[in-house]
Order: sequence, then C-alpha cells, then structure tokens
Amino acid sequence: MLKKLLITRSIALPVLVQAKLQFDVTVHLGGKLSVAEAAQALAQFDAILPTLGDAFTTDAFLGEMRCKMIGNFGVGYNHIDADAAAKAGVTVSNTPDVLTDATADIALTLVLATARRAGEGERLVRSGEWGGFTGGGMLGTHVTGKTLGVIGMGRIGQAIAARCHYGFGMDVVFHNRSPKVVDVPARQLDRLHDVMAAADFVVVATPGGADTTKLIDAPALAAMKPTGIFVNISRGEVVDEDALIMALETGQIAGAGLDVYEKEPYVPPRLLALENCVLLPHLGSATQETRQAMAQMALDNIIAWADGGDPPQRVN
Ligand SMILES: NC(=O)C1=CN([C@@H]2O[C@H](COP(=O)(O)OP(=O)(O)OC[C@H]3O[C@@H](n4cnc5c(N)ncnc54)[C@H](O)[C@@H]3O)[C@@H](O)[C@H]2O)C=CC1
Ligand SMILES: O=CC(=O)O
Repeated sequence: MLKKLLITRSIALPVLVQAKLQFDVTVHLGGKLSVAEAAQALAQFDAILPTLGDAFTTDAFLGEMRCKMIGNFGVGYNHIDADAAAKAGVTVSNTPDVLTDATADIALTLVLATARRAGEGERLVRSGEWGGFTGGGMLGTHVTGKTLGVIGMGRIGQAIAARCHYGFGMDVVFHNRSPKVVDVPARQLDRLHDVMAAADFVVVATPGGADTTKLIDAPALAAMKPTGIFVNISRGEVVDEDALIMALETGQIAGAGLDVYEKEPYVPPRLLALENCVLLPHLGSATQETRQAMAQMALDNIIAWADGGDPPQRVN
C-alpha cells in the first residue's frame, strides 16, 4: 500500500505529478495549518510536506503519531519544533542552498529600492502627479562604495555580501553567532551593535526562532546611523517591529526594506503609512525555478526516507 503524504500548499506541477506516482497524496489548499490541524495531520499521514506558517509546535507533537517524516518546503523551519519532532520519532528536513541566490537577490532589490526611493517613485508615477525631471526631486542615497553590515553570515548572508562587495564595491562587516571564515572579503565584529553602527545598510539574514526573537531591538536600531537603511529578509520575529516603526517614524534611521513581518500576512497600518519603507510580501524564494527546486528537494528527502535511507537535508 502507498504511504500517505500530505502536501499543505500547491507546489510545482511536475513535482506533484512525481509525488502522486509514489505516494497516496492529499493536497491541503486551506491555508496555514493551525496547531490542531497539524496534530491531526501527524496522526493521519505517514509523511508531510509543509511550509512556513504551518504550526508544528511542541503541542502538535503530543498526540497520536502516524507521521515519521516532515519534508519542509523552505530552508527556515522555525514553524516546526524539530526537537519535539525528534522526540516523537519524526525526521525533519529542509531546502537549503537552492533558494540562496533568489533570496540574496530580493535583499539587493530591497537595498536598492529603499536607497533610491523606488517605491515612492513608482507610487508617484502611478498617481499621475509626477511633474517631470527636476534637479533636486526625490533624491535617494548612493549604494556603490558604501558599507554593508550583515547580521547572520550564513549561506544567504554570504551571497548578499558577495553581491554587494563585487557588484557595488561595498565594504562588508558582519556579526554572526559563531566565528565564520568566509570567501567574500569581510570583517567579523563581535558585537552586534558595532555592525549596526558601522553600516550604511544593515541586512538581517539569521534564522527565526526563540534564539533570534527580537535580536534587533530598540537599542540595536538606536546604534544605527541616522542615514542608515535597515533590511530584513530573515523572519519578522527577529526584529522588534514596534521599535522599527518608531525608528522610522522619528527619523532615527533613514529607511527600511522588509520582506517579512512579525505576524505576516498582517502588516501594521503604521508601517503601511511610512513612505521611507519598501514592503514586499515574503518574496525571497519566489522565482519559478527556485520554487520548483525547493519542491523537488522537499520531495526527494521524503522519498529518501520512504526508501529507508537518511534524508540528505535532515535537520534533527
Ligand atoms: N525572505 C525569504 O523568503 C527567505 C528567508 N529565509 C530566512 O533566511 C534564513 C537564513 O537562511 P540560510 O542563510 O540558508 O541559513 P544559514 O543557516 O546558512 O545561515 C544563518 C546564519 O545565521 C547565524 N546566526 C544564527 N543565530 C544568530 C544570532 N543570534 N546572531 C547572529 N547570527 C546568527 C548562523 O550562525 C548562520 O551563519 C532562514 O532560516 C530563513 O528564516 C530563507 C529563505 C527565503
Ligand atoms: O522563507 C522562506 C524559507 O525558505 O525559509
């Protein structure tokens, strides 16, 4: 009998077709799984291919457990308690590397769009209010040659640093939880606040989860230059969103580019009202090529488990 696989969102068709050849597949199209729905899924399916927002919390793993494998669609798995999963006998895998370039590209999109006021400019043109070229209108800030500060110098952080250093001649400083030897010319600084203070552009690329919740708090933001631009492509919870809004409203920092939010898809109205902020709807890995590669990697891990092997991207 085929093993029962739950896929919690739509995925690339060729991967879905392949999954259906090997598993008894159910696709859940009702949005994020609540804790109760996640617990029910764990009780009913042999394997699950979930994604961010699906609440595989500690409590979800306390009940009946048919599931043995969770092949997450996404590199970040802060929505899954991987330790609780291991205790319940559930293997968890993720999808690193295949989304590194796409996510670094979206970080650069945010750096450039915020620095050059592209969001404001686009809104002006669409409003019909644009009066034509002027010598002094809508001036942004130069990106080339400035200093980039990366918080979380992992795969994506390094890809961002490479783009900024080799593409835009930027100096790179970074803060990482542990010492890091990296290929891109860059200086590691021990203190987070030193990176916040040194950089013209700060980009956060850590994982989410308990260890990084509100890592960027009011004092960290206060350490930034008043001309500084803050970019977050990691997880919304890594930043104290109220403190960020305050820093933007008061002009303590010059601008922000955000791909992720504390309670996404909810975005606070005060953030929506800010002109000095470019807001994207969690687009980091959103290219057709990348999303297909992520789906394939998630499925390949589930297949490896089903075949009795060790999933190559196992995280617990
Ligand atoms: N916006 C989007 O669509 C996407 C967002 N992401 C987010 O980016 C994160 C990073 O992905 P990767 O670079 O592949 O992971 P990674 O594991 O290669 O890099 C994370 C880095 O952060 C460092 N780190 C962890 N805790 C830290 C702390 N408290 N302070 C400083 N550094 C810390 C780690 O040592 C590591 O070097 C993912 O976990 C995910 O949350 C990933 C893909 C797409
Ligand atoms: O945010 C997306 C991920 O893959 O993590």
